[in-house]
Amino acid sequence: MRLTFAWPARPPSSHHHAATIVLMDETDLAQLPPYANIDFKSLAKTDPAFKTLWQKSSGHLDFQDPSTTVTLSKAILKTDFDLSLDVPDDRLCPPIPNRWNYVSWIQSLIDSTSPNYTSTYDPDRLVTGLDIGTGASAIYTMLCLQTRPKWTMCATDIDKKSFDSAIRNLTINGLVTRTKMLQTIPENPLIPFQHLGVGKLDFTVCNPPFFTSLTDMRASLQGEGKSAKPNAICTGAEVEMLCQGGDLGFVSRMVEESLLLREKVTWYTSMLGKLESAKAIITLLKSHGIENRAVGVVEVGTAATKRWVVAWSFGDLRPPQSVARFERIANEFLPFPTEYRIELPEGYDGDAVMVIDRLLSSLDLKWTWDGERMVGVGEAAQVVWNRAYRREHERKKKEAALAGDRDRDTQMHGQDEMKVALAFRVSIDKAQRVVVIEWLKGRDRVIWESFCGMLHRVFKK
Ligand SMILES: C[S@@+](CC[C@H](N)C(=O)[O-])C[C@H]1O[C@@H](n2cnc3c(N)ncnc32)[C@H](O)[C@@H]1O
Repeated sequence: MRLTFAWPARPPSSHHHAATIVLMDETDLAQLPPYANIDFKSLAKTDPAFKTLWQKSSGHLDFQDPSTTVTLSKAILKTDFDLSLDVPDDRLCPPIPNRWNYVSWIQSLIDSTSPNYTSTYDPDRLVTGLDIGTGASAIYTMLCLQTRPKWTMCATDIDKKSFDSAIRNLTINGLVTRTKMLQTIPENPLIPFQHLGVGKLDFTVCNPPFFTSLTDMRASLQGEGKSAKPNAICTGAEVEMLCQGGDLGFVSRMVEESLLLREKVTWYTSMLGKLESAKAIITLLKSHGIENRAVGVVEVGTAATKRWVVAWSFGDLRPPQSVARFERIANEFLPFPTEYRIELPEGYDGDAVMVIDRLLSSLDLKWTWDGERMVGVGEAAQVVWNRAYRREHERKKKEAALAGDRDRDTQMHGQDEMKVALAFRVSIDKAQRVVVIEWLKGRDRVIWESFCGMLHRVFKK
């Protein structure tokens, strides 16, 4: 039922054409692309309840009627994810495309920051997430678990009615055994490690209450300050929609907690209702010196409501630019680029592949090159490409050779326990005449920039 795809970075799966008629296999489900649109006509062909609604509406769905959202969400969940949904009338019924697009973004973030630098989905990787404020639908938990068989989740909520309903949804979908549920209280930490009984988390996912007061909420729902009125009715209860400080207050609390928890969570993420709130969170992160960040946007269709996602990490694995940087926001809010492209100069007739492989093999770093795919990955313990270091390295190599002492290999890459200051990927696109360098790991931006500069100079010559 997907018409087009928002991010061409991920190849469209066969699901693109077959979702509404063929049951998906595991691999398809694990890597569904985000929604760009909803194909109502196709959906009407596969879901009888939605078909009735669609026919009655003569192609103009009435989103002010709560039953429309419920029927649509149930139909999409069933058709695309083989999931059932049952939420009480007085609790939020989540729009699925928007929720899926956030989960899909998290998948890209997790997949692209794997400790073995694979940058693709690894079906064997064990991943644990925390869904903060899971709501009556447990929607994020369900989408994560249903699409990634090796993932497990923790899910919290303070509202008893939502909490019970979340358990019901997980149970009817056979996902409850892969979830640790915790009914919490507002005074507890948002990331309540003590009560969860887990040692580490790979990510958090959160759609916080957006508003500070009923007045604030009503104004926003009536479209104040927006060019168009929101086209869907909101069925949320006050506990779901309101909290002190709204989304900004909620996520600021997450930031404060993360300053103490640090690497106990690899990626802290949350949705934010307004760009202004996202910017305020980024400013807060910057003020604490947290510069391993990512910003995403969640939008479905051009006219629909936009939401922002901010992620941050105290770890040193760097997400690719396609995930980390949503270029349509001002430069000051974007994380530092993790990709550097070297256009081969006009008239360059050298063999870039050979030049790079030879150069990087000569340096004191770990370097593996896949000649067929023209991609290599390297790890360095420090700046090993400046003249002084190279000279010293050459001298030690000669000395070792003279002494004939093979065991006393002075090269860093002979040591297994090397502390990695920089990991990078270099790929060559011969057709486009470009060398692409990606920053995969490391805290020190100066080392990264120095490495890019060194390779750039090689080709400028
Ligand atoms: C906007 S709703 C989101 C529900 C669901 N995740 C979704 O996206 O549809 C926010 C949820 O956060 C819960 N909540 C509010 N404060 C919380 C807290 N301190 N800890 C955990 N959950 C909380 C609310 O009860 C509500 O279910």
